[in-house]
Formats: sequence, structure tokens, C-alpha cells
Amino acid sequence: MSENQTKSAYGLGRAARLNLAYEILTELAETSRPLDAILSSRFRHLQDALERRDRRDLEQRVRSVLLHYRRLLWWLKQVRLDINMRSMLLADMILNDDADIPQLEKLCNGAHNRMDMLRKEEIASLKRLLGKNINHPDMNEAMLAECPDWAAAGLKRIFGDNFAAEMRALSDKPTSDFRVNTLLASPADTAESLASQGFKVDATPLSPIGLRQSQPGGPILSETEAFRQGWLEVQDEGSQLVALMVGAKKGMQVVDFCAGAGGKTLALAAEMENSGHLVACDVHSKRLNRAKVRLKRAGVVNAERRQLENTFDKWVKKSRGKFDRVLIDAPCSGTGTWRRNPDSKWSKDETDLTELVQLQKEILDSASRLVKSGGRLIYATCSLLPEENEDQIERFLSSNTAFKRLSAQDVWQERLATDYPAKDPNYLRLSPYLNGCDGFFAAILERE
Ligand SMILES: C[S@@+](CC[C@H](N)C(=O)[O-])C[C@H]1O[C@@H](n2cnc3c(N)ncnc32)[C@H](O)[C@@H]1O
Repeated sequence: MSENQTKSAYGLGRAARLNLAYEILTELAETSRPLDAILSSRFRHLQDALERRDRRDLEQRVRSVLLHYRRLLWWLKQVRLDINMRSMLLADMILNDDADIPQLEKLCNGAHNRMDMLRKEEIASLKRLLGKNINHPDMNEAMLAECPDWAAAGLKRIFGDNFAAEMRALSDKPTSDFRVNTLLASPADTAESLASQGFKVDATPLSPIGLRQSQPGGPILSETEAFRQGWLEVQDEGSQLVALMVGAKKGMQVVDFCAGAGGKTLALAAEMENSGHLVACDVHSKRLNRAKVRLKRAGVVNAERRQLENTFDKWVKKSRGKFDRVLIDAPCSGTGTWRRNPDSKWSKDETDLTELVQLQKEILDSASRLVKSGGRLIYATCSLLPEENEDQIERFLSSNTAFKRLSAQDVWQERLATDYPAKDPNYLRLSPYLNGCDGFFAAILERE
């Protein structure tokens, strides 16, 4: 940090940004709200005071603490600093930003909208961090990889020797991907329209309907003409590929069992060319309400939204055996999206994972009843843990002999006819390290 940098050209000064980062981290620690929800409400409140670069800087500050979380905790214990977000933030600035004590004292001066002044004991402990590397030989593999204990065994089982590399990629900056709504426009027309307004995109490497922002800057997406026209939606390439693996076609009867705010429903409607019948279910009415607006904007007319009372809602029993395709985009631990939501690593534990696995099992048992003979059940998660994926499917198949697993590689060839991008031909597993998109898993089962 140079003297000049403290005089920020941004809307907020450096010390005020640091204080704001501290408030955001404290809110994160004290509430169950996810980071993106906290950031967007803060950004809305401070709309006029914050410039784009302020937001970027703030996000980076907060992300840095979350991406180095386990190692920072280790260091705080070594130098006997209180375990709280203030200490984490200050330690992060020393260990990862080469800040020194005078610089921190300047930023933490106790003035209005500034962090409290450094205390004597705090300075003594922080001094012990000067010149230290964030990594230490006494740290174990999971700690060095910033992997929480509740996920470490599963991820090591699935990644083997690639564990460290996969974990590094799960901490990388995420890409900004969009799915083109082929009901209204082609990827080429959409890319051209965006470029004419200074919003630069490239085609995504794997999804034929995806675009990826290639340069920062340009207008805010929601202010582009292409977005206003409903030509594109924000959706990670991995999520697009899962929707394509459903193999939904014109005229089919399709269920999106865990539709949420409709990300995959929109993709399925486009695959079905707005024909046949698509039922978007979820137990959360608020999420389904958000889907309503998106479906309208995208010009979707073949979709019905259905709120389920619970996993075993009566409608499922009444509709058994009626659908060609049933997608379960199951609630999961989200380990595949850690690069987007690093906070979710530290807000979950072993018990959450056990509960999720049980819920996924029940959803599989219930929703599978909807599949007609010869129809397909597609089970997907944005997690990379085998407990939520392969183990779940193998358990299901062992007690549901009417279903057989299709080769994910064959299904990929059927729909995409390009090189299969995953290692296991049985299951599609995408990861940031191997594929550059968020981590996703998909299994395709057929009712015989
Ligand atoms: C991974 S999210 C779905 C994301 C969505 N498909 C998309 O692409 O935007 C999982 C969804 O499952 C829903 N869910 C949770 N429990 C459920 C249940 N028992 N039955 C149906 N949906 C459930 C959650 O409300 C959440 O919206």
C-alpha cells in the first residue's frame, strides 16, 4: 500500500471501504444470509456513494478473507489474536497484501465510518505476522487447500491426486456466463448486439448456447438491449450443459422438479421450442414467483408453475408415469460453486451434509414416480461430493430395479456431438479445473 493509494480516486476512501468490508464480514458471520445477498443489499443502499471500482475492491477484500479463511484462523491462533472478523481482516491484509502496522493504524483510526483504533495487545500480535507466508509447513492438506473438514474426505475420494489442483480452481475468480434464449435469438446475433454496446463476449467452449464475458467493463448487463429483449439470461455454462443433458424435445411432457427461480426451466422451454408441456415445481413459493417474471420476459408459453406442499405432494402420486423427462436439480451443498460463493464453505457442516443427502434421497424416491416407461430421470447437483452424487444414484438403482443408468457419454453425443468433457463415461462431472465452468454432476436414468 503506498501513501498515494490511501487517497482514493474512488467514491469511497480506502479506510471507509475497509470498514465496510468489516461490516459485511461481520454480517456474514452473524446471520445466515449468503454473501451475494448481503453484497447486493449493501450495494443498493450505497448506490450513489459507491463507484464500480469501489464495489470491485470491496468484493475482493471480503473474498480474500473467505478464500484464506482456514489458514487465517490457524495464524490467529498462533499469534493469540481473538477469533473474529476484525482480526481475520487485519491478518489477511498483512499476510496477503503486505500491509504493515503504520498503514493499518492509519486505516483504523476510530473516526466516523472507520474501524476502531488498533489496541496495544492487538499490535503486538499483528507484528508477529509481519513477513510471514500464509502457508506453513505444519498445516495439513485440507487446510492448505482451504477445504472444510465436512467436505474433505469426499473431495479427496473423487479427485485423488488432483485434489489440490481442483481445490485451487474452486477458489479462482468465476467466469460471467450467459445462456442465449434460442426462442428469441441466436448466440451470434446476441453476441453482436452486446458488442455494439461495448459488452464483449466469446462463445463458451462447451455449451453451444452460451456466451462468456471476455473483457470487464461495458454497460451493466441489465441495461443492454439484448437483455431487455429477453435474448439472454445469466447462467453458468455447467448449468446450461446439465439442462441440455435432459434431452427435452419438442412436444414432450417434462417436469423440472426443483425449479427454484427457473434457471433450468427456461433452458428446457427453449429446448422444447415452447411446445409440449413443462411443469416447474418447487416447495418454495418465493423462488417460483421469481421464475414467473423470467418466463414472461423470455417469451415462454409452455410452462406451468406448481408449488409443492412437500416432497411427497399429492400431485406427484396423481401424475405418476406421465412424463418423458423429469429433471431433479437437487438442493445440495453447492461445493461446485465455491468459487462464486466461498462463504458457503464455512457456513455449512457435517450435519447439513447429512440432512441434504437424506432430502436428496427422498426427492429421488418421490420424483422418480413421475417418469413414464421409456422416459428419463435426470439427477443433477452443483456439488462435487460423491455422497450427494454417485453414492446417491447407486443407492437409488439398487432399490429401484425398474430404472437403469444410461451412459452420460452417449447422452452427450446424442445431444451435443462434441468431445465428451468428463472423465467417467457413466456420469457427467464438470469442474472448474477440468472444464473452466462451475462444478456440476448429472446422472441419466431410464425407466425400462
Ligand atoms: C439447486 S436449486 C434449483 C435451481 C434451479 N433449478 C435453477 O436452475 O435455477 C434446488 C431447489 O430445490 C428446491 N427444493 C428444496 N426442497 C425441495 C423439495 N422437497 N421438493 C422440491 N424442490 C425442493 C429449493 O427450493 C431450490 O429452489
